[in-house]
Amino acid sequence: MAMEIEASSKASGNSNNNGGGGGGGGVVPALSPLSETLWREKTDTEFIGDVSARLTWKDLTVMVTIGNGETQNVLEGLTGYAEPGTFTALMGPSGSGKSTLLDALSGRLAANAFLSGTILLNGRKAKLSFGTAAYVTQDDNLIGTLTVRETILYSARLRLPDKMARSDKRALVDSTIVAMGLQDCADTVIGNWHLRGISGGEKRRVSIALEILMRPRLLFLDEPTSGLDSASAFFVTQTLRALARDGRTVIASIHQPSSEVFELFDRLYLLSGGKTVYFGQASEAYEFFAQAGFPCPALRNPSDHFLRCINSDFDKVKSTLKGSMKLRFEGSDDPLDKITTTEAIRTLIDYYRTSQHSYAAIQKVDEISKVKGTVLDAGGSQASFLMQSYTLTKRSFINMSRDFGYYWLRLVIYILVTICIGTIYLNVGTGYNSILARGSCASFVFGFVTFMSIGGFPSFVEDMKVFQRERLNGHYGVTAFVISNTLSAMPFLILITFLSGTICYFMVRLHPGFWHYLFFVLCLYASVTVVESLMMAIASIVPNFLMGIIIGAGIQGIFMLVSGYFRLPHDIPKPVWRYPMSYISFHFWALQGQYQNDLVGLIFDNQLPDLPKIPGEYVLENVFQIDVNRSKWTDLSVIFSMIIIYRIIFFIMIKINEDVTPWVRGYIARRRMQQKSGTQNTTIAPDVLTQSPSLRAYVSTQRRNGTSNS
Ligand SMILES: Nc1ncnc2c1ncn2[C@@H]1O[C@H](COP(=O)(O)OP(=O)(O)OP(=O)(O)O)[C@@H](O)[C@H]1O
Repeated sequence: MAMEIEASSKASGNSNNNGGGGGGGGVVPALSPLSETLWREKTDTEFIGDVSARLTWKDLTVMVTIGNGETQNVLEGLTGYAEPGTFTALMGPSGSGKSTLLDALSGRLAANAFLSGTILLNGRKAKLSFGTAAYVTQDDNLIGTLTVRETILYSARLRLPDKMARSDKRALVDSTIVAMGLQDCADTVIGNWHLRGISGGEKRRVSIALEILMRPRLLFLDEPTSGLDSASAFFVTQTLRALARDGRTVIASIHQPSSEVFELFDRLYLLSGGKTVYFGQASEAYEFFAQAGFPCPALRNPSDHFLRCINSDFDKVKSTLKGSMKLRFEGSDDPLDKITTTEAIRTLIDYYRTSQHSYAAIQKVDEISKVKGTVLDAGGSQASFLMQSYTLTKRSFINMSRDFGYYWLRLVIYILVTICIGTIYLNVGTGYNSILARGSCASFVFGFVTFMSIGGFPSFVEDMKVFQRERLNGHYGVTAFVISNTLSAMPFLILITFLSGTICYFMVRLHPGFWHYLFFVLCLYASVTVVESLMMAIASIVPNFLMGIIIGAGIQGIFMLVSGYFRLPHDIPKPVWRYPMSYISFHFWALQGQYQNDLVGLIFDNQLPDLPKIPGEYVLENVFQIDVNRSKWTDLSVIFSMIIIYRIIFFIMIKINEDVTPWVRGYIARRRMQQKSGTQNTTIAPDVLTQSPSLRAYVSTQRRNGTSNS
């Protein structure tokens, strides 16, 4: 199957004919006309010779620091290469270092990991930072409410150049859908907790489709077949092989392949305990094991046999066996049952080191390294900032409108709760008792009703997961995300707060007049948006929905306490609680504003009919201790500025997580290591690679946190 697909003949015609960039207009070897246009737009580089990705790694060692400066070699002296047109499979038992090797090759090592050795892309030390090569992670972080076609289309709009015609983008998306065999489910939604969607295998293929959209020359995949049934795994692997056949370099870690899947591998890299057990043609591995003294028994799947030979956990299993089970092992003809797996691994590693396969690999690595080719930056985005922000806003708006749990459910609950408030405080009036009733009503609305907005946190955490994946692959920046999230949520928040605010205002009969009404609903809108922004800031620090909700609830509980209702403003203890806490609390500003909005100009009955009436201004100053010299509109603008402040905090926290945290972790790890060894360490941080946040570290944190709410 020819996998390099053109958007349309028009697009290819354009690109091919006027490809008069640096390369002199000729067709670049191994690049289709469409890819060439994309690259030329982006890189502004001279295309010299072949631009396919030839990746080599020599004496690659990765050391990690654990705990108090102890170090551990996760990979040791690995040498290998990956060529265009081939599909290289990394195999090995759990913990053998497959993902670490992928991370090292793609420049995504964790901050506490140090690398030595040489990694060259087309003979050059490539700076593989955000999105240079496409990387498909184990987790499918997709937006559940979008269809397959929409998912890929939005991704295309986020990354393809603005200049490219919409029809061309659409055609490119369609061709990618065909390439990944997703035609049958193209218009089916991905699925989430309440929407039945596509299967696990299809989700995997969508994740891969998103990464091949920009036609990368180099593709890394971390366990693309895990969790799939044998048919889906076969289909995914076959697609990867077809992508490779089209001139791409594909490297994937594969867990436990079936024999059909194994047959699709071109090269096999077998790892055990971070060392090479075998690197060579996948088809020759069978013979290699036989020559090393571990022939594959009849009726055993070769890949199972290889993994059986190099998985030292089998020793632990064997030692737990008793009685007849143990006898059965000892009586068998399999050489593996006679010796421990640890011994087998040692034999295989030694055998490989002196084998023809190892010499051939070293020779080939030297040969490839000498050829200097063009290094193309594969991932990233070529769309303008405006286009990214517009596309993200639209995508996010569609997601919010289709996900019942995002805002619709909240709208229903808000209306129900405000009807309850309305009936309890119905026509509150201006009697003596209504003074306190108005106070408690405002306190409840701006305390509890706004508090309910933390219910949107789980949906937001899901959004964050998609953001992290796209961000790490260089699809767009943090600013575009913050802007889009703010804009897309705005209509929903306006709808919720204006509807429920109106119900409450008219049922309770708060201070009559359009401006009083407007102030009340605007204040409610601003307060709910502050809660959303606060929760966003929390999500950037704690991406776990349960912990996030608990922390958010705790913070709001404290804010409520110092709002000036539960304890009057002048009575709040001054250190800490009054200054600064009450001024940080948005509840405080909301109540200050709303009390003025409601009471100024009203005249209340006194306790006894013959006593003089009480003016609202008197109540404000002497009962609620409100600062009447400050305009209620000033109070409102403070709440609006809090929205901006929290969004800025959110932005800064993401930046800190991306840039500062890995640097600090790396620094601490290095210091500890130096203190432990007492000398300058010989293993150096990579100068060939930029240490960028590890996708795997992110994914595993997500998994550990169990953030999914689906
Ligand atoms: N940044 C790190 N800090 C500490 N230990 C690490 C780090 N990265 C990897 N390791 C350790 O290195 C070993 C290899 O991990 P790696 O995830 O690469 O293995 P794997 O073969 O991909 O395993 P699996 O198939 O289970 O995903 C593991 O024991 C892991 O705990």
